[in-house]
Amino acid sequence: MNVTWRGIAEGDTVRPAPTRRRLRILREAVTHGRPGLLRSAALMIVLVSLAGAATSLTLKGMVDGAAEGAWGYALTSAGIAALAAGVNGACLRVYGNTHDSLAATVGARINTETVRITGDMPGTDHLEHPEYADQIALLRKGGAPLVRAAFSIADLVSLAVRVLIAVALLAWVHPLLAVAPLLAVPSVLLAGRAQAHVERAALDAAEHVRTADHLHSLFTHPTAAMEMRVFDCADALDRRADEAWARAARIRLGGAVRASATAVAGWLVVAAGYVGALLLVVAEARAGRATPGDVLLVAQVLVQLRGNVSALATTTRQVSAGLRMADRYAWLVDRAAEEHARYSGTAAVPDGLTAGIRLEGVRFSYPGAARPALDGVDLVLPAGRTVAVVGVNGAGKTTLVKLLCGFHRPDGGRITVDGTDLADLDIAAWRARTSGTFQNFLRLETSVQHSVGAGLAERMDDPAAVTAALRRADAEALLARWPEGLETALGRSYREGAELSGGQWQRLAVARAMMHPAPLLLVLDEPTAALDPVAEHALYERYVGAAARVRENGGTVLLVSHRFSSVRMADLIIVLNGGGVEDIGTHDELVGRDGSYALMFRQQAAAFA
Ligand SMILES: Nc1ncnc2c1ncn2[C@@H]1O[C@H](COP(=O)(O)OP(=O)(O)OP(=O)(O)O)[C@@H](O)[C@H]1O
Repeated sequence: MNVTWRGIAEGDTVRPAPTRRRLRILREAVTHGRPGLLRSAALMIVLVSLAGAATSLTLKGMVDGAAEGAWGYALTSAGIAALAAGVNGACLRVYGNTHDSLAATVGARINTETVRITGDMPGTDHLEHPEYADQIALLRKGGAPLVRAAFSIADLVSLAVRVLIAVALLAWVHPLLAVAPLLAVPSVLLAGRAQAHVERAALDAAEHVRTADHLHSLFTHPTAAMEMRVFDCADALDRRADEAWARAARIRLGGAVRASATAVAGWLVVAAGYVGALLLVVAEARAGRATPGDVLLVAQVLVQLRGNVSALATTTRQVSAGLRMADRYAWLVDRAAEEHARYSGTAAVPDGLTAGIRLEGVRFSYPGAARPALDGVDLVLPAGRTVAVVGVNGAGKTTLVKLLCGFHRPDGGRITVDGTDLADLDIAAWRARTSGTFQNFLRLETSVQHSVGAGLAERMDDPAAVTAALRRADAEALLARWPEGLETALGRSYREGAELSGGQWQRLAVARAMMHPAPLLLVLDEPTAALDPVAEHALYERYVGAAARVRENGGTVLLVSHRFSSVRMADLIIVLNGGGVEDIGTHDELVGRDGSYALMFRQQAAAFA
């Protein structure tokens, strides 16, 4: 199957799903909430239709009764009209409450579902796409439009009943009046078109909204607050955020203007029909062929009809917005299925490695990037060794790590694990045998027990396993500071949460990586970048020592670092440059060759001397 995330960057975005699928998504989303609520809403809206028709008829009876002096008839009609109006109001209230309650339930569920589908995808390609981020942001708020659409479909049925009753009443007064409702058709068709303009504009504006949101969020972020004050750049950033908002607002206004122009065209046709029908009934009354009650009836039915047509336009717009949300959901489900298909390998992962991990002509580009991040990489990570990867910023070190973990698939070439293509391995089984800490490590704000224990789900609640992992990461001393020990809550999410320094968070991240008893690949991507250099060398030795279990099993410990004093202890050092392998060897071999490694090593050694 093709790599479709790349397609998205080229404009392959949400397309209309087949009608049956759209309706199924809509039904499942809404009825999953509370099916009884939807049924009661449908009943309410039918009662509203009947009460509306009863009001029109009884008002005619009241006027005609009064004109003819039949006061009993007129009063009875007035009483029934008041009762019908009461029923109408009460049913509308119940209907509104039902809608709001369902929207809240379904909204929460769609949000959870969207996040879950996204999180379950084995790779991370999708997270590199702004287009994906835009669609997901819309989908997470998709519950309300889906519920509105479902209610609107029920409304459409009730509106159809109301329009039929109106047609019958109008035809009763004069057959020609029966065609008046037809003039509403263009308005309904154009309402769907108007909604499409609004949605297109929302999507086009999404990037600017994201920029503005990001910049404004910095104003309340404690880390950003420091730099913003030091650089006194708050005003400049605020201006940029305002410009982004203004651009988004201009795009949305353009969409609203186009939508309004489209809707007004439809309404002009409706207005012409309304005026024509009124002129006709007045002419009939003047000729003595219609009563004053008939004039009132037609005027009132036309007003109701106009309301119904307006409701029809709104309803159509809401149905089309809901169906587009269903399309978006279908798109996400399909993309997730494709993503799972790309990771459908079933080959077993060996218990231990003998040959190691080999890269053959591996090429990889990020979406939209001008040049590959890795290009024609050939190398072997021998079984049971510690391998270090060095290189200048942007050389491709982290990208190499991501490919080895299977977050992305190579665009060309292949990675083999003891001879089996990584793409053919069962990805869940491979993940179960990989562990690591990454450059942008996770600050998991929960208890220490769970923040560290998350490194191995089956031992997450095991205090002994977490304590051992903390020891391997040299993070045990942290525990002594917290009276509640492993139960200490971490981070600002908690009122009493312990706040940690960057280095302390990083030690916990390393401890999380050390939870795994025997990974085949242990990645330590700049595991000491946030730690003090004095402690660093000793820590490296400790981490690598703690990973002895990995090497015994034929696994590879992969260190990514800019610190050459630490790197030198690795069995093998890979020097990356510009996405390719520049050199490979032991520390002594590389220094002996006097290439860029030797130069970087000497420069750093002199700086720390
Ligand atoms: N998500 C991304 N989208 C687009 N390009 C990216 C992305 N991540 C990295 N790149 C680009 O890929 C190249 C390699 O990046 P990578 O992060 O692998 O380098 P690195 O050697 O780990 O750098 P550093 O030492 O700064 O961490 C760089 O040119 C970078 O700009």
